[in-house]
Amino acid sequence: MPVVRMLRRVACWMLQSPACGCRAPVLPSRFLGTSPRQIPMDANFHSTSFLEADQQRVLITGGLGQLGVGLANLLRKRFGKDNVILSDIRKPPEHVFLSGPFIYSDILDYKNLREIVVNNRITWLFHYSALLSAVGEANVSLARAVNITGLHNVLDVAAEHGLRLFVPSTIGAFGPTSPRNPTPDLCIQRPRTIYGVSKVHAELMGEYYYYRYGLDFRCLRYPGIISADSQPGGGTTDYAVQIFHEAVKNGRFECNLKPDTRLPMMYIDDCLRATLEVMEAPAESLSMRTYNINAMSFTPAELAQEVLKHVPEFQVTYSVDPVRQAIADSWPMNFDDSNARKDWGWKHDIDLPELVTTMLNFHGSENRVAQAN
Ligand SMILES: NC(=O)C1=CN([C@@H]2O[C@H](COP(=O)(O)OP(=O)(O)OC[C@H]3O[C@@H](n4cnc5c(N)ncnc54)[C@H](O)[C@@H]3O)[C@@H](O)[C@H]2O)C=CC1
Ligand SMILES: CC(=O)[C@H](N)C(=O)O
Repeated sequence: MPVVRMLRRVACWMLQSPACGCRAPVLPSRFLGTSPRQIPMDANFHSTSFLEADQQRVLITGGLGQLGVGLANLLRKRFGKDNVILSDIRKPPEHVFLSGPFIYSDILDYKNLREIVVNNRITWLFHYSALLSAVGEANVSLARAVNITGLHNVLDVAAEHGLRLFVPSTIGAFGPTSPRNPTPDLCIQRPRTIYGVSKVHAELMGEYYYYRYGLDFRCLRYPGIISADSQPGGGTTDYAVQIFHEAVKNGRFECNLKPDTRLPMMYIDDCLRATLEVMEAPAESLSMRTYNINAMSFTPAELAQEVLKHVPEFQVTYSVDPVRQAIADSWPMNFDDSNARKDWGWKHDIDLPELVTTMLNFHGSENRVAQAN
């Protein structure tokens, strides 16, 4: 076919696709390279039997942070302990090391990543490595490398080996010019942190690889995640985890955001369940490849008020961190996740009152054990 005619046809296909619709790759596969680094896609992926295809082999990158160990626990219940490999560049604590396969993986090392995927016959990859919003501002060049170059490596490996790839995005992918109350899936995204910029880049690159190479890319924009048995990694929403620990241990908490700073939040169990649900959703149910998910929205003052119902002597003071405050003031206050609810049946379980009782019960019993020892 003459080049001009072929280009005209390609342009037509691209224009036909709806702005957010992602039902099928836009370009017919005969026009496409098999992978961005021109390495043939893993042939075995196409010839796996039904049983094998159902038995996923999972890799989690950046798995020793706030969310990765919980995700591994959930996925190991679903796919079996030995089929879920946690990886990170840090040394795992003993209980994590003993709980299932762990491997060193630096996502900046492309060959190492490829070796792990090949040697372990990985089929699903959850890419959790990142520098979060506050630490990212403190170390922009590292955040740029980990969050952007690392993502490129992961996308290429996933495309080459036919993996299903999950990359989390965040409320931080929006900025001061986005509608903030509520923030829909599709709107202006001009974040002003390196973290946010890298996450918008991840959303767009993942969707581009979906259209261009047929990569099965799935992405959820998480709100601030609150967990009891893991520490946050240097974000703007960290206060909502630390407050519980301090309430039980000291009866007081110094908050680094203003009392009226409203942000979307979610309990970790809901977040991880959503992650597994979107990965298991039939492709035809996904009208988009990047979805907002939400559970609740509150301010530090509202959270403190709820804690006070259980810890009557609890005192909160405010010492505002200008970097975190500026970030929070540019982020969504309420998150519109109606598309996730409509397309693949997303539904959160935990609202603010249950969140507070769950967190206080965990820290209360942990404290009692510590005092008894
Ligand atoms: N925790 C939250 O509230 C939210 C998290 N997310 C996203 O979820 C994902 C997981 O978040 P968290 O567990 O909270 O993050 P975290 O900051 O607690 O953990 C990130 C992990 O990445 C690892 N890492 C850093 N450089 C690496 C490298 N070169 N190679 C491999 N690993 C490396 C770190 O050692 C760390 O264990 C991130 O992508 C984050 O952006 C999104 C929204 C909210
Ligand atoms: C909401 C996030 O992405 C993270 N917790 C952060 O505050 O940076």
